[in-house]
Amino acid sequence: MNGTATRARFITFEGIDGAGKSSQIANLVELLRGRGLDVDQTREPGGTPLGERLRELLLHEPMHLETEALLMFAARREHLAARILPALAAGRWVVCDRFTDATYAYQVGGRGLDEARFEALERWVHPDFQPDLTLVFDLPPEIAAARVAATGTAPDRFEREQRDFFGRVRAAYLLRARRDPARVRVIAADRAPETIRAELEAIVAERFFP
Ligand SMILES: Nc1ncnc2c1ncn2[C@@H]1O[C@H](COP(=O)(O)OP(=O)(O)O)[C@@H](O)[C@H]1O
Ligand SMILES: Cc1cn([C@H]2C[C@H](O)[C@@H](COP(=O)(O)OP(=O)(O)O)O2)c(=O)[nH]c1=O
Repeated sequence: MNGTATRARFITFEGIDGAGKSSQIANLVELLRGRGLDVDQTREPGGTPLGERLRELLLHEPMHLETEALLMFAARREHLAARILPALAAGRWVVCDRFTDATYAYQVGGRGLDEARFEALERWVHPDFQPDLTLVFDLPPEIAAARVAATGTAPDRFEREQRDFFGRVRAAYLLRARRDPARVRVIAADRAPETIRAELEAIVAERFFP
């Protein structure tokens, strides 16, 4: 089937910091564009001018955990309205580095935000909308931490968290995947980049270009 005949899809990447999402996102975008598809690559928090300003605050400014959750969803509301939904409506595929599963994993799992509050925000901001496919990059926190440390860049507010925090974030991602297996695929991220790339391509081909 010709890929351009398929409706535009929303694909998200998730995982703890250092899971290796960035280069695999680039691979997927290249793969989709190679099929002649129009692709918008974006990220959360961020993706819009306002969202990028909120990102700066979220990554560097200490705040209450509910403030953090509200700002994540505020940035997401703007991102959906200004970028994600218009792109999909215009037939552009959207590949996004993190979305609502990250709020579940980091704010609920990592920080202990009340799950009912999370659900209320999710229902408010996108009641009938979820990614078509979510790829969770799964690996032990100690391996991810070593990768982040090796980059030599200054850690942000999240990257400075301890291993037990990332253990909880990882467990929350896996729980979310178990609850919605049709949407969320877990990829073992402690393998060679080429192996991961091949699996990613197989998942996307099977799902969208059978
Ligand atoms: N499969 C892999 N094996 C080993 N190192 C990796 C792998 N994938 C990425 N890395 C390295 O780990 C670091 C973090 O990767 P990155 O893609 O930035 O993670 P993320 O975007 O998930 O935080 C980078 O230095 C990257 O080169
Ligand atoms: C979208 C989102 C991100 N985050 C956190 C996870 C990351 O630590 C951070 C930024 O994500 P990310 O862009 O993956 O960071 P980097 O480019 O440094 O790899 O924001 C949340 O805590 N909740 C959310 O809802």
